[in-house]
Amino acid sequence: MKIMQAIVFDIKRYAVHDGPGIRTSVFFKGCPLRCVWCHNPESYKAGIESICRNNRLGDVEVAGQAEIGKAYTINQLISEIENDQLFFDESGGGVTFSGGEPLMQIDFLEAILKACKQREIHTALDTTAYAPKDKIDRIVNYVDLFLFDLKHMLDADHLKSTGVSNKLILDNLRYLSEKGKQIIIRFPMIPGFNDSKENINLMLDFLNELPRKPEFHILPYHRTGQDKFRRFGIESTMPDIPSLLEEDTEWVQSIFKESGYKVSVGG
Ligand SMILES: C[S@@+](CC[C@H](N)C(=O)[O-])C[C@H]1O[C@@H](n2cnc3c(N)ncnc32)[C@H](O)[C@@H]1O
Ligand code: SF4
Repeated sequence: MKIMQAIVFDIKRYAVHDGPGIRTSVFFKGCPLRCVWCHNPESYKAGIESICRNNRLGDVEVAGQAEIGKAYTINQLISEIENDQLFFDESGGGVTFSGGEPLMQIDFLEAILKACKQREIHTALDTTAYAPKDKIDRIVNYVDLFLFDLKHMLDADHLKSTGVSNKLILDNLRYLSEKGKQIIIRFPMIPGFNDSKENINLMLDFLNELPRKPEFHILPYHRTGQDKFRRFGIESTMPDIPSLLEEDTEWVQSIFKESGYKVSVGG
């Protein structure tokens, strides 16, 4: 029998912005979207990649080979996660599965979530939710918290800036809320793409209709992933505009706070 494996491109320990407490964040490789502002271009392709990587040594650019992604079995990944159990227990933390899009590796995701719940580890899923409902159904009972991205409410603009329609995403958001799941909405605020008053109001109207009020987190546009494009030899699509400051998001914060949302900035 073939042993199930996931392709993971990073594991970050002591994360504090990906859900409650101190967390271990596991980043799955592969994403069906191509957000122009994405800071994780190494997540795009599903398999392990061998790339020609450019490194700078002083003033000299040196080319070398590097691998993006590593295969993990369930046992290997669960033992990585269990190493941090003490931090989870003391801080009320747990594990966050992110990416890329973890739902792309649904068989493994379902199995690792089950393994975490058997060990009573708190689980969060950082997702685009761009997946058919049957995939959502397979994992929904093993996810304690959804970190759910809302990138654009207008379908044509969503398609233009991410490569996919938002219809499935919005349907899944409504579905999860109807199921009473705990949800944090993450709004990557990208100047010139989704920060119009119209989009903010549409987002508010949509969220107001949900049966369970989610928290609302604003992720201000940043360019920290910019150097990865050069290092991994991928053509950059990141907008050539300055990163946003927290104060630039204040007007959006006010709109949501006035409507009774718990709002935070930066995760
Ligand atoms: C890399 S993604 C992983 C989860 C999933 N792929 C998604 O986008 O929903 C983690 C978070 O970072 C956000 N993000 C990506 N690029 C960003 C950027 N340049 N500035 C601010 N937030 C960004 C995403 O919107 C998402 O909420
Ligand atoms: S969905 Fe997330 S990982 Fe995928 S391209 Fe968009 S920001 Fe990047």
